[in-house]
Amino acid sequence: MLLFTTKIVGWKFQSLKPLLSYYKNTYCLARALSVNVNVVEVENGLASIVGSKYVATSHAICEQHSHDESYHRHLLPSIVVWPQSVGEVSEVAKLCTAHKMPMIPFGTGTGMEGGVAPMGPSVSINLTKLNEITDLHLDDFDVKAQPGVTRKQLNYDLRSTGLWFPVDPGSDASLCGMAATGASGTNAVRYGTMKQNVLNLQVVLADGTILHTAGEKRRCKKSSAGYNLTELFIGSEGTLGFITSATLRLHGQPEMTKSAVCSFPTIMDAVNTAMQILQCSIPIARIELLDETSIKAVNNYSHLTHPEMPHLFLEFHGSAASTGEQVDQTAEIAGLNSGSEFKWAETQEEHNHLWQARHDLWYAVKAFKPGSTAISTDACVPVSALAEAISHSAALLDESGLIGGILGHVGDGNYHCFVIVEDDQAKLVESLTKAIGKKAIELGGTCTGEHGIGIGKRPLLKEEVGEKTLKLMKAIKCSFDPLGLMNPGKVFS
Ligand SMILES: Cc1cc2c(cc1C)N(C[C@H](O)[C@H](O)[C@H](O)COP(=O)(O)OP(=O)(O)OC[C@H]1O[C@@H](n3cnc4c(N)ncnc43)[C@H](O)[C@@H]1O)c1[nH]c(=O)[nH]c(=O)c1N2
Ligand SMILES: CC(C)C(=O)C(=O)O
Ligand SMILES: [Mn+2]
Repeated sequence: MLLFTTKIVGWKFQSLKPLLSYYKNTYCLARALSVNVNVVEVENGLASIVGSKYVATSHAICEQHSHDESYHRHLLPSIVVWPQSVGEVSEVAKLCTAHKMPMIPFGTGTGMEGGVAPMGPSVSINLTKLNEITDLHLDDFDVKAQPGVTRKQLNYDLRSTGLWFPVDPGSDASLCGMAATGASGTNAVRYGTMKQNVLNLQVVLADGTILHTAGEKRRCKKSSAGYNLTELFIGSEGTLGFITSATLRLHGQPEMTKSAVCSFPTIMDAVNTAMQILQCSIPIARIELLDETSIKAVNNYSHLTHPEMPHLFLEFHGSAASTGEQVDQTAEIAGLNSGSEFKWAETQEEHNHLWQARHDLWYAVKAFKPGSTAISTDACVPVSALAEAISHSAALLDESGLIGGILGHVGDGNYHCFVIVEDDQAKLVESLTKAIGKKAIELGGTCTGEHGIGIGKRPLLKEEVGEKTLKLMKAIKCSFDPLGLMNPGKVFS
C-alpha cells in the first residue's frame, strides 16, 4: 500500500515502482518534509534510509542520474540517495546488500562510457554531499579529498599554497570519480594520470565494510607492503566499492608557464613532432593534438581564429632557463616537420582562454550539430605506434563518410576519434569504434587510455587482456563483491 501526503502530489513516483516491486510485501509511507526534500520511508530494512537524510527522488532526479555525458541510455535508477557521511554510505550499502539491491556510485556524471547508467533496478548513490578537503600536508605535498570535491574546487582551495593537483579531464569532475575511472587529461605527459597521483583511498565495500586500500593514515610516496589495492580501485568504475576519500599527491606550482600553438600542413607532421619531442626527453607539460575539424570546432565554439589546419597546443613548465631550453628544442623539432612559428599566449587571460577552449572541445564538437549524438573513442598506443594508429583512424573516418575528427593527449600516445551520429548511422559508428579499438590493441595499446570500459567496450576488454586475465579480474571482483551488487553490467558482461 502506498500513502503519499498531499505535499508530494504531482511528483512522479513511478520511478520507484521497480524498487517497490522488488521489496514485495513492504509497506511504504512517503511523506514530504519540505517542498524540496521528499522523504520515502520503506519498512523492512530500507526504513533506515529515511529521515531528512537520504532520499529525494523525483522523475527528473532519476533521469538526471540515469546517464553521464556519453550516448549510453538504459533505465532510470529505482531511487537516488544522498548519504551525508561515510558511515551513512556504509549503512546504505549494508541495506542494499541485505535486500540484494544493486548499487551505483554517482560522482559528477561526466563519464564518457555510461558508467552511472542503471542496467536493472538499482539504487543510485550520489556521493556529492561528502565534500570535505582535509589532511593538507604542505611539507609532504599531499591532501585528502572526499567524493564531492571536484578538481577545480581543490585547486581553488590550494591556490595560495604554491601547490596544485594537475590531473585535468576537460570536465570539472569529482576527484574520487576520476580515481574510479582512472582519469587523465592534458597534463598527464608531465605529471602522470590518477594512477600515479593517488596515495591511498578510503573505500566502502558492498557489505558496508570501511577500509583504506593502503592502510589507515598511510600517505607515503612508495610502499612494497603487500598487494597494491589502491591501484586496483583506480579504474574500477564503481564495480568494487565506493571511494569515500582519496589521498592525493600534490605538485609545486611551476615557477614559469608558457603556452603556445603551432600549426602543421598535415596531421602526420604534428604527430611526428610530438613523437620526436618525447623521444628527445623534453619534459613538456602539455602536448595536445587537434586536427583540422577539431580546430574548426574550437574556433566556432570558443571564438578563436586559428588557421584551419592540424595544430599542437603546447605548454612548458619550469624556471626561465629550463622553459627557454625546452621551447628552443621543441621549436627546432616542429620546424623540421614543417611546423609554423609558435603563436604564444601572451597574457594570463589568453593562456586561460586557450586551455579552456581545449577543455571545451567535446562541447564544441557537440555544437557542430545541436541535438545530434556525439561519440568519442579513447585509444592509447605506445608513442612509437602513434602515427600508424592515427593514420589508420583517419583513413577509417574518411571511408565512413561520417562527420568527425581526431584530437588527443599525444604525449601519452592517447587520442580520441570523435564522430557526430545520425539515428540511422549506429551500425557504421559501432564498426568504426570497434575497428579503432582493435587496431590499438593490435599495436600493443589499449581500447581506453582514460575513459574506462563502462558498457560499450566490454567485448574489447576481453580481446585486450585475454580470457585468462579476464577470468582473474572477475574472481577479484567476486572477492570484493560476492553478490555482484556493485555497478552490475559495467566493465564485465
Ligand atoms: C567535456 C569533457 C571532457 C572530458 C571528459 C568528460 C567531459 C564531459 N572526461 C570524462 C570524465 O570527466 C571522467 O571520466 C571523470 O573521471 C568522471 O568523473 P565523475 O565524477 O563525473 O564520474 P561519474 O559520476 O561520471 O562516474 C564514472 C564512473 O565512476 C564510478 N564512480 C564515480 N564516483 C565514484 C566513487 N566515489 N566511488 C566509486 N565509483 C565511483 C561510477 O559508478 C561510474 O562507473 C575525460 N576523462 C579523462 O580521463 N580525460 C579527459 O580528457 C576527459 N575529458
Ligand atoms: C573527447 C573528450 C571527452 C576528451 O577526453 C578530451 O577532450 O580529451
Ligand atoms: Mn581526453
